[in-house]
Amino acid sequence: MNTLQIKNLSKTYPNGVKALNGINLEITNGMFGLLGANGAGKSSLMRTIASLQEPTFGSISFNTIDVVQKPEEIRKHLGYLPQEFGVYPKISAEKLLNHLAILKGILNKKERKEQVTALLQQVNLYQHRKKSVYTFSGGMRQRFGIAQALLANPQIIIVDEPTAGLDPEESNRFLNLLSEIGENVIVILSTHIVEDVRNLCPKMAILSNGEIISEGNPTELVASIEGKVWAKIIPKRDIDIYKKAFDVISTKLVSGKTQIRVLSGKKPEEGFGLITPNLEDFYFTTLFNNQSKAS
Ligand SMILES: Nc1ncnc2c1ncn2[C@@H]1O[C@H](COP(=O)(O)OP(=O)(O)OP(=O)(O)O)[C@@H](O)[C@H]1O
Repeated sequence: MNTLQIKNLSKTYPNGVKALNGINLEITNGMFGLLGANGAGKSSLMRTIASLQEPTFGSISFNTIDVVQKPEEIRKHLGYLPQEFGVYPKISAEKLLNHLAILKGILNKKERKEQVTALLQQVNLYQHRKKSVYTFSGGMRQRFGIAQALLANPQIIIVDEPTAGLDPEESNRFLNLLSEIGENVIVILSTHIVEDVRNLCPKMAILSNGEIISEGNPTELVASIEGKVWAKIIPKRDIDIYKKAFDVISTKLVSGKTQIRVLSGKKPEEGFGLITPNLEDFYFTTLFNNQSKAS
């Protein structure tokens, strides 16, 4: 069993932005979902765990390795798929993966060839191996990204917003691949897509303004707001009135009509129906409670 232990982690950038503020987390094998809005600090946390930047304060250990003191040690065990891969050179997918395998330290030619072939097959790109990655679709690029992250059998894999920009089919295929991998290693999936976490992750945390504001098993977290979420279709112009009167956690269009969801221990007023909450309701409830606490 692998264990990643994060203690009191903070990161302030040179321009004064405090991106992480006292993060404590313990993550073991399996898929861990890190949910947060744009700017919450997800990439900052991923990059710090991946030893691409140093924290301002706090510690990270992976099994017995001190990640901050010995970044080269964690890199031997790490697979990382960043949000932006940057520019791809104009060489074939197979050659590029082979090159990345050398950089990862797989120096034996036969072993390297076997791994590159097996990974291209695993991510379903073997038939496209002679094509340049820059000609690939978004989904194919992400699958290539996972192949490179899996080189040298990593024990901890970090994927930062991997499904952004993918169509539903590509996204599905990518996430299935990820869940197959996630059984015997740590996989940290950072995303703002609640659905992805609900479908894949037995453990999750919500990050907001650089702080963990909730953590646990998605099903148990959702159960904690059971019986407290009410929905009503209202005229769009009345949204502000309802926001003043009730704890409105979300507003969305359902078949072209405005539906509000309200957090309440009892029926807020006539016309509200109790609904079975989902992870999105829990996410919005947590953000709502956190904002109310702050203001
Ligand atoms: N290198 C940097 N220098 C200065 N500020 C930064 C840097 N990287 C991120 N930030 C700031 O830190 C905060 C957290 O950003 P971060 O990219 O970690 O969030 P995120 O949750 O990954 O968001 P997104 O999904 O938009 O990438 C933001 O206010 C961002 O502007």
